[in-house]
Amino acid sequence: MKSYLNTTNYNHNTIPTTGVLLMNLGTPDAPTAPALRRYLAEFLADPRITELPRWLWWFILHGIILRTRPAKSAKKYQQIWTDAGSPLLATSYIQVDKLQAILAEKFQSPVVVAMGMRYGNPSIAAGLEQLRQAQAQRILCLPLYPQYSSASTGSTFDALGDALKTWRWIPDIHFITHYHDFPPYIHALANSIQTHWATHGQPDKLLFSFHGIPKRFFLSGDPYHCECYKTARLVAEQLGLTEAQWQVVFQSRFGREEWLKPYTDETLIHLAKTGVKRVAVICAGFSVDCLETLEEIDIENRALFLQNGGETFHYIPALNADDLHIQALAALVIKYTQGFEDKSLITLQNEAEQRVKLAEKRQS
Ligand SMILES: C=CC1=C(C)c2cc3[nH]c(cc4nc(cc5[nH]c(cc1n2)c(C)c5CCC(=O)O)C(CCC(=O)O)=C4C)c(C)c3C=C
Ligand SMILES: [Fe+2]
Ligand SMILES: [Fe+2]
Repeated sequence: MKSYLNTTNYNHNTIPTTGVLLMNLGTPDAPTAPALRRYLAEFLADPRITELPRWLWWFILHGIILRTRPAKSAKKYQQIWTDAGSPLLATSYIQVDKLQAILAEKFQSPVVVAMGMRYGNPSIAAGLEQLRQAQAQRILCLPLYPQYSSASTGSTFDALGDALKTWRWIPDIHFITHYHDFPPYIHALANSIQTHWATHGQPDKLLFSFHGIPKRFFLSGDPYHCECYKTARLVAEQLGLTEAQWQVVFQSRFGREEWLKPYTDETLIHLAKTGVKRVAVICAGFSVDCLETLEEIDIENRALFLQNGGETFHYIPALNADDLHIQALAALVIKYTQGFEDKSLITLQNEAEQRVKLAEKRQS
């Protein structure tokens, strides 16, 4: 017999609680080969990430990739690991706390913010469970991917659906698929760049580096490429940059097939070799700093630029838990929770009262 997660203690007379579930990619539990093997096995088994026939991919993943990659990746993670653990996770918790504080001030009714990671811990199911325990009957799901991709946002939706399959009472759910052009987000990015330049000076070229996806996904209709360009263009416009002063590039490719181009590493080498001396890189698609920004961009790609003739390389940090970023996320939450209605709950409450009255009538 199938059993579901029940809500037996629900009090109809309480003011409805709004749950906000922040979601991100996830990270290994430790910077070690065994932890990386567990994490990568879950991550790379996701059909949204690799679309090869399952049997073929299973042999490649378990027969080749998981034998070599965990140890190599663990070494990279060791370079960015902090006392608070993985930067991605540690910063995500700060985002949760700060967003909770702002929303508690702005909401008239109770609001609870939780975090769930697509791969690893805490899982999306664990984040949802926290909200279920808080009796949140309306949940806003916010994947922290400003630009939609099937591989990131789409996959997060799958995990959400899988977790909710086990619930008896499905709450009101809103899911934000993207916020790549949301003005407060664009403003936070532009402000972060300006603040950085006020201290470190303006570069010859600003690179907007986004995580890549296979070109095949783009040709199949994934809107990611277009949304990355729109984010970059809006920020560049706000900064008043000319076309020659900025460029969009794509990083973090995986495997042998072609990914979105131009590639970040190749572009940096080309720029250095053609006389561009000062560059700054911002990874506007990453809500928090992680392996792909701190190691790949700020360590590996910095070295490539400097080794090939470049003179100054600046990595502009992700928005992380900056005040303007959290304010932008709060504005998003407020925008998308306006549609929640109390009606269904009020109806239930009235219904319960009606049933009591009916029972009393029958007895008399
Ligand atoms: C086929 C492989 C991959 C696709 C497609 C992909 C898309 C994608 N990823 C992010 C965000 C992040 N990816 C991160 C790490 C990471 N990504 C891949 C592969 C694909 N990503 C791998 C194998 C890894 C693990 C690290 C490694 O072994 O190299 C991270 C960092 C996580 C951390 O712990 O710091 C993020 C964030 C997006 C947004 C995206 C599609 C748009
Ligand atoms: Fe990735
Ligand atoms: Fe990488």
